[in-house]
Amino acid sequence: MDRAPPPQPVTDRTTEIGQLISSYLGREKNLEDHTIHLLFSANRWEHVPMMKEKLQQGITVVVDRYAFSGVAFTSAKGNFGLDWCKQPDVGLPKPDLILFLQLNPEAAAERGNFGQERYETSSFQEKVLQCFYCLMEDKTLNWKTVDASKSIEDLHREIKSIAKETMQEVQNKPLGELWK
Ligand SMILES: Nc1ncnc2c1ncn2[C@@H]1O[C@H](COP(=O)(O)OP(=O)(O)OP(=O)(O)O)[C@@H](O)[C@H]1O
Ligand SMILES: Cc1cn([C@H]2C[C@H](O)[C@@H](COP(=O)(O)O)O2)c(=O)[nH]c1=O
Ligand SMILES: [Mg+2]
Repeated sequence: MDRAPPPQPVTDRTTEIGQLISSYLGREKNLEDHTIHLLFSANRWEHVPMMKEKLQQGITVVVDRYAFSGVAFTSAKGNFGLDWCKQPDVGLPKPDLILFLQLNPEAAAERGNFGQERYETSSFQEKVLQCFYCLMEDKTLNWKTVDASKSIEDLHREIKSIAKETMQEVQNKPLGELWK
């Protein structure tokens, strides 16, 4: 049977740090820009022991967003350099594959729930997109872009195929550290 392991989310809004992040995104709380950046990173680090344990057990860890969103969203604010943004996440488990689901900000805005949270404006999303393009210039990372305007079923098929191929390629490769 073809049984995929459950995805392991990383912006976990259930921890104490995650709850602070969630109230910031929901505009119930204002936090200074450096502070929220560091909280997002802390929310990743608090999951590293669990991620490493799973990886050591041979389980594939699928993360919805990661340090790249951290860098792209903070640097899109305009007053932060990419290098400063990366520093708190240096040393996190390095992904074998980074799938970028590309959808233009106008099409994204038409999808469910868009506009309710902080950052969900088309103008800010456009700036975030440009920051993602800068991050994709780093050829030490395995970025792959998929067209997210396809149907959910077609996207699922494509992502599954790329993921399977990557899992084959990296099965004997040691775990790396991000941006080191
Ligand atoms: N390929 C697709 N085609 C059509 N609708 C989609 C597709 N993928 C997701 N959706 C719908 O778009 C909405 C938002 O999707 P999703 O929950 O994945 O985004 P999100 O995680 O909220 O976005 P973001 O991470 O950018 O904040 C949901 O209603 C979902 O069902
Ligand atoms: C990981 C991460 C995320 N963000 C932003 C990106 C989104 O606007 C939200 C998370 O929303 P999701 O629908 O739950 O994915 O937060 C960020 O600014 N910094 C980060 O590190
Ligand atoms: Mg999402």
